Amino acid sequence: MPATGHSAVLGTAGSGKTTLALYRAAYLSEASMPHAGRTLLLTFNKALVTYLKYLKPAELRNVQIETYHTFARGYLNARGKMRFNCICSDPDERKRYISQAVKEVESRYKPSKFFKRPIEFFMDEIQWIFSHGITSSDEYVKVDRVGRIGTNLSRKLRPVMYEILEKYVELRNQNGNMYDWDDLALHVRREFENDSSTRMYKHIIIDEGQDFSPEMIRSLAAAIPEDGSLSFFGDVAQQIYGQRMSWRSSGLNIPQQWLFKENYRNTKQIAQLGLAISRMPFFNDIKDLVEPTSPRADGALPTLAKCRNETQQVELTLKVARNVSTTQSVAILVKNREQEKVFSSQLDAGATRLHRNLKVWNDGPGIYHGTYHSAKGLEFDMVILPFLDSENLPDKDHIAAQGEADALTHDGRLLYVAVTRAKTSLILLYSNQLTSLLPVDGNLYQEVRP
Ligand SMILES: Nc1ncnc2c1ncn2[C@@H]1O[C@H](COP(=O)(O)OP(=O)(O)OP(=O)(O)O)[C@@H](O)[C@H]1O
Repeated sequence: MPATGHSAVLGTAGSGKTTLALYRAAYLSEASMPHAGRTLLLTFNKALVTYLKYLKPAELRNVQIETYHTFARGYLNARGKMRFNCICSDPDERKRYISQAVKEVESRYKPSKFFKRPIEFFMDEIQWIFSHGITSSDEYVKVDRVGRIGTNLSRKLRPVMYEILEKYVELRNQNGNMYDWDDLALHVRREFENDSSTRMYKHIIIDEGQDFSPEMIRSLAAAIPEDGSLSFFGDVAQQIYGQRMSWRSSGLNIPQQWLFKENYRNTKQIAQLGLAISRMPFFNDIKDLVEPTSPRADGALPTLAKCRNETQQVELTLKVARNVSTTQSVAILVKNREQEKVFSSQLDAGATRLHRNLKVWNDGPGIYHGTYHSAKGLEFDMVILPFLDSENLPDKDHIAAQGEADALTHDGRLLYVAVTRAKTSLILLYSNQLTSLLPVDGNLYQEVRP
């Protein structure tokens, strides 16, 4: 891969993207090379940063590893544009501002069903507009609004939606919140475009790039010097943040792209289940999906356990995890915090919770627990996924806000991420009816009734 310009690596799960991103950082920052320069390796979630720092050899002094948001805050701060507490980081607070904005704009119009949509709809739409770097009502009216599946917004209503966005920004600013997590990138890009000083990093590498919004990627393209490089590593099947944004709309100039098809992580049987999920109808039409070639390592079929009830699911999960964790790494992964608490309250202090404040990575045997989101980019010998019931997945609140098709696509990818974290063993549990996110093909599982 060239040491200047933009490059992209698209790969399937477990194909070595993170590993190669780290090697690339070593290569680009190597002092004896003509292209050498300070290198920034960015990813989306904090647990992965901790893991990457654990993998990073001490000699890589010229490589900085952090999340996009840490970088964005640091840069705006260096430019005098970041005050204490000026990011609206509390989702409830953001929700309140947006609810108020909807009400205020509604009062200017005749009664309309549009204003009665769930608040999540408005929150998502504002996120989408920011993520695409749209800064005017005209631009928003003209843009091709891809991504929303079930609940389309007509062009006629877009100026009203944009008014809500402007009102939200006004309310937020009045309270001293100049940014939220979604429009931070827009401000970073603008700042870089007006910044003629020498760039801090010559090379930027993005891992888990499918979750970076187009505007984040654009801001990073503006952050490197002309003789620098921007490398994108991603797997579109694992996109779990944002709303099916395409990194391609960030306008990177990619003369050549590399495809990683070899899966080095999962056994053949686990990879087959991952592949079967990615071939389900809700994965249709994903551009840039890289299908894996089957891995060589053989293992057991994933276990599909039909329990009597949730209590049995929890007991079995804990029992297996405790037994296996004496010699292997075991992750218990669930949909949300609430479900996570069911397990964290029963696990001892030796278990590692996967979350944003995880400071140290302890490799080796033990129990890890967290949400699907928190396990992004990580891997474990065994993964246990309880609560795979149809009333839990796809998520009922998501269906209410965004429609069933959208919920299936969203949660289908989450499950794909969770399944592909397992190196050798995978245990799936449910008690009533199995979620429609999993393929029904009996050859993919060994089914048990504990
Ligand atoms: N060329 C290789 N040969 C053998 N093993 C490899 C190779 N590249 C990566 N691996 C191993 O395969 C596993 C998956 O690698 P890695 O985490 O980099 O994949 P990834 O593409 O980032 O996965 P994901 O997107 O699913 O998080 C790791 O255990 C890594 O050490």
